[in-house]
Amino acid sequence: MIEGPRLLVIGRNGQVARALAERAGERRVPLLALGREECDLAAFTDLPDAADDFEPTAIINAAAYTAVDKAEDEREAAFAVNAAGPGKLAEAAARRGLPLLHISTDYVYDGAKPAPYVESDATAPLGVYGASKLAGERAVRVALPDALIFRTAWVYSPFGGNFVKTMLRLGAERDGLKVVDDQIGSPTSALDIADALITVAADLYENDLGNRGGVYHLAGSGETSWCGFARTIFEIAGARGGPSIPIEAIPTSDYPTQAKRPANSRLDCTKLEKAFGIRLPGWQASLETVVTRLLAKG
Ligand SMILES: NC(=O)C1=CN([C@@H]2O[C@H](COP(=O)(O)OP(=O)(O)OC[C@H]3O[C@@H](n4cnc5c(N)ncnc54)[C@H](OP(=O)(O)O)[C@@H]3O)[C@@H](O)[C@H]2O)C=CC1
Ligand SMILES: Cc1cn([C@H]2C[C@H](O)[C@@H](COP(=O)(O)OP(=O)(O)O[C@H]3O[C@@H](C)C(=O)[C@@H](O)[C@H]3O)O2)c(=O)[nH]c1=O
Ligand SMILES: [Mg+2]
Repeated sequence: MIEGPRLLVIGRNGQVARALAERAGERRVPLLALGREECDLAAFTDLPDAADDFEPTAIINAAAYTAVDKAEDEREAAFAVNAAGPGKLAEAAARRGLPLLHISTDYVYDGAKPAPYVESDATAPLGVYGASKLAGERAVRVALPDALIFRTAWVYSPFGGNFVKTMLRLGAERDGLKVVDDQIGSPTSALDIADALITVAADLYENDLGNRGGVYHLAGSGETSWCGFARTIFEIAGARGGPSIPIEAIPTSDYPTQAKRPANSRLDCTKLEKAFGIRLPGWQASLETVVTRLLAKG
């Protein structure tokens, strides 16, 4: 067997799961992804035998209930997948002595801080999705105090559903769009998340975790608003023969949604850089890669 990290991924069709499969393939890192049929987080008791047969060196949880508005009406489902399931998964990892890399969100914060968030800032989720993800962080840490929890934000990719794909679709259908300009954050490519998580798993294979367990921010470098994000998507798309439509900046009050979202989602990622030497690229550079791929797919 080739020496090196071997990744067991919970989730198979989601953005981060598919990005992990692609990047691990390119980096020649063996990876086994478990879909909902083999591993339903909402009814988790233990990992299937296939997971143990694979002999992973680390587990990555890339599955979650991510429908932010729907979660307001489906509190139980959101908590089952995002909180109870990850807690049970962390117990399974602890029984096997395996590191767990778990993904969380900027929506654990209320967004009232007038500066980028650091990991030690107080959490205060505005909605059910954020509350369920925060409960998941806690359940994971109770079962496995050394777990690594990565709070990311505004995830997009060539895969699954995301804001970039929504904008390109609407751009082909409409003459213009209104997008909120008073929610700011850091768009993050799932491909960059995947690369970072694989690098962390490789680090843990080579080196002791030491005192590096805990919560980390993992988001694209730089910041923008959803409106700025949308405008940049269409600048890139337009320059490559794709759709380009004008975006009108609006306040959140003009775009009512079921769940409240944080006005400030900026995440200071210094802690990750110090502990693991990882810093994600500027969000515009990664966005170009993804928009270019999406336009090529048609
Ligand atoms: N998307 C975003 O903007 C952000 C995401 N995050 C976090 O990043 C992580 C990855 O998100 P992302 O890849 O975007 O999510 P996606 O919504 O793209 O994918 C989520 C995956 O979870 C799977 N899933 C849902 N319910 C269950 C279940 N009961 N058992 C097993 N699998 C299940 C889904 O399976 P199926 O395909 O069968 O439905 C899907 O493949 C999550 O932890 C999320 O909370 C954090 C910040 C921003
Ligand atoms: C489609 C659209 C959205 N918006 C606004 C609504 C919202 O405030 C913002 C983004 O829309 P979305 O539906 O993509 O937002 P949302 O699903 O809340 O995205 C979040 O998903 C979860 C899973 C996370 O963890 C977060 O980090 C974040 O990425 O843009 C407009 O203003 N105009 C539009 O035409
Ligand atoms: Mg969404």
